[in-house]
Amino acid sequence: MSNNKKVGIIGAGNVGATLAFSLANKNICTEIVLKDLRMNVVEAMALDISQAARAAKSSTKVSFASNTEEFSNCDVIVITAGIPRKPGMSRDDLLLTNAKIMTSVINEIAPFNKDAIYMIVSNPLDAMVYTALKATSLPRNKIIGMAGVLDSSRMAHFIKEKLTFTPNEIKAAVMGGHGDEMVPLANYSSVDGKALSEFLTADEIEEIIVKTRNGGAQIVKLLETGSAYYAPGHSTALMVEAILTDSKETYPCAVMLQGEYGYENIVAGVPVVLGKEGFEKIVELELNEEQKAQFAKSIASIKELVNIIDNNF
Ligand SMILES: NC(=O)C1=CN([C@@H]2O[C@H](COP(=O)(O)OP(=O)(O)OC[C@H]3O[C@@H](n4cnc5c(N)ncnc54)[C@H](O)[C@@H]3O)[C@@H](O)[C@H]2O)C=CC1
Ligand SMILES: O=C([O-])CC(=O)C(=O)O
Repeated sequence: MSNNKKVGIIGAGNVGATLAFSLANKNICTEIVLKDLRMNVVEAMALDISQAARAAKSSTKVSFASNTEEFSNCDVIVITAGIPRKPGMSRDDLLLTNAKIMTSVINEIAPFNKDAIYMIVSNPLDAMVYTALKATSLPRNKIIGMAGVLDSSRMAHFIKEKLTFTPNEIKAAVMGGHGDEMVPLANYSSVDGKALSEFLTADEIEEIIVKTRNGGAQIVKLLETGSAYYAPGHSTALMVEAILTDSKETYPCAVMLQGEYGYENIVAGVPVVLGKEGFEKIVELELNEEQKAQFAKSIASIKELVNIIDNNF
């Protein structure tokens, strides 16, 4: 691949390394550079993932940065640096620790990466996107959070558990914050182009919604030491690919709303068109009264976190 596209990943832990592995095997960028506080680990990841790429006949070079100058001129930067939750914690419990990390990493690297699009993964996701925007004052199209793609994949998985259709025939849609109040949209989800209600009872649809909302916590409880990373890493890779290839695909992403859906100055998950400029358009779906109320509840819980950020950063 000689398109001269460079992707930077800060935080080469579980999600960052999985993302690097997924991206490197796609052969869609010239270089991936990893940055982490754990220097031996990041060097090992760069070697191991480079070797995996060669096995996949991908020519993407995977390196690591030992200083900030080496982490420069990236087209896309993904930030996964931060702590994951453990059983018994909510994503919101990570707020102050991860906001401190987010502010310091983005302030450090932004001057070296003036044209980059930033993708935020660290939790609590919507508040971390807000923190990154606040720290940099970059235009809102350049800072995007990953969560809706993951939440929709989980919903598609739970639909697939109940029906024998192929993944290509299942469409799942989730919007709102990446928290307990996320808003799975049954009426924008479908199977073989038909409404879910043609194949599933109302109770079964409700069960899928509850499982989707609880999808992250389910894995945290089983893992005991951290949170999910294969689906998050791969979901992030899809979004990076859409930006690198200027695909103009629509994905649910956490972005700053400025009037869309009736909200101002708050970050939440909504469908957006992704391309080389980051998010290029927000798609405004028609919501029914119940969905509007659920979205309002989700926004209210994000607002509480944002107020804490505004009082501390
Ligand atoms: N948005 C989403 O849907 C998802 C978000 N997450 C979040 O992503 C974050 C990362 O999760 P994991 O990769 O599982 O955690 P992890 O602990 O495996 O990796 C985090 C990495 O960040 C590094 N790090 C911490 N501070 C840093 C700094 N200042 N500079 C460079 N590197 C730094 C650590 O050394 C570690 O390698 C967590 O906050 C987690 O909650 C995880 C899954 C899904
Ligand atoms: O559950 C967590 O803490 C990690 C995450 O956001 C997810 O897997 O959805």
